[in-house]
Amino acid sequence: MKVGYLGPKATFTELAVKKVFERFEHVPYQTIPGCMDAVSNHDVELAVVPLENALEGSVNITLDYLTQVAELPIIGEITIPIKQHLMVHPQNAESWQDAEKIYSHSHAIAQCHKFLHKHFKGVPYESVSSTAAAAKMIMESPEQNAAAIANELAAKEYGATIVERSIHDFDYNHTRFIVLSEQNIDFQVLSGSSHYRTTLMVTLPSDQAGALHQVLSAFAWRKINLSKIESRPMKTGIGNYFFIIDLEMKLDDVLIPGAIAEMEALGCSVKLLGSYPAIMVDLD
Ligand SMILES: O=C(O)C(=O)C[C@]1(C(=O)O)C=C[C@@H](O)C=C1
Repeated sequence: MKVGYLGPKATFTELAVKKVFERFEHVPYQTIPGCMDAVSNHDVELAVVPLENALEGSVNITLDYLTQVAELPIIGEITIPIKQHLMVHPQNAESWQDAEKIYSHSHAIAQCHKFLHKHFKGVPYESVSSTAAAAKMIMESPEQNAAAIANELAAKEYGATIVERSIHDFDYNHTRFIVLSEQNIDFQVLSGSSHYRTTLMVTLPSDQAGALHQVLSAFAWRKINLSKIESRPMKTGIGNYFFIIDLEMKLDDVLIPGAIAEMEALGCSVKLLGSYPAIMVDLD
């Protein structure tokens, strides 16, 4: 079985893939939409993409491409700890404090803002497609004294020297990845997790006073625990938003279908994005 992931080799996404899909073939894609297209085009059976970071919040491209273009079912979730390190070409190891540019994924840069402000005030940073792509880039141009923010595996894979470890601003730094597939693959068997989450996409009727309150009531009185609610623009006009709602339970026959029916009766449109086992793994 082939698993697509945000590449190149040694991204955090690959770390998550290696933990859970060790036995399968891993196929890197340069972008998150590229990973999802690979599932839709049947080039891979599964794809793993980042969804949410504890410090920086949602990965918007994942949410938007999933809800508005790819429409693939979420079949699982993997959460891993994230440790960001600063690395340079070995040739620049002595002069890393004079780095003239910092490269990384936008989420990784955001996770290290305090560090960058303290040590590299005024130094420009540039976001690239992934942390591993940044590590690879600085190794290809040693003449530019540039640094990358990436993980330990990327330093090893591309031969960079880590000059500062754990530069993320808060200790609790975890990222949630989702597993997407159109096939009937049992992620519960693969992951061994019995903790389930259900994700819904809810679009409210336009201009209806109290609509969001009524939606939340449909969950509240059924005592369905929500772990996340987030709005994203529908991209049809200012003020037009839909909601992504995570429920801390498995899709059942009564409570969630009841809540969905109630929301639909209120004029909402509701789409089930997935009801899936969620696993938290350690990397050590
Ligand atoms: O660039 C990587 O290594 C990724 O796997 C992407 C990504 C993200 O999109 O949030 C994954 C985990 C970290 O939060 C930083 C970057």
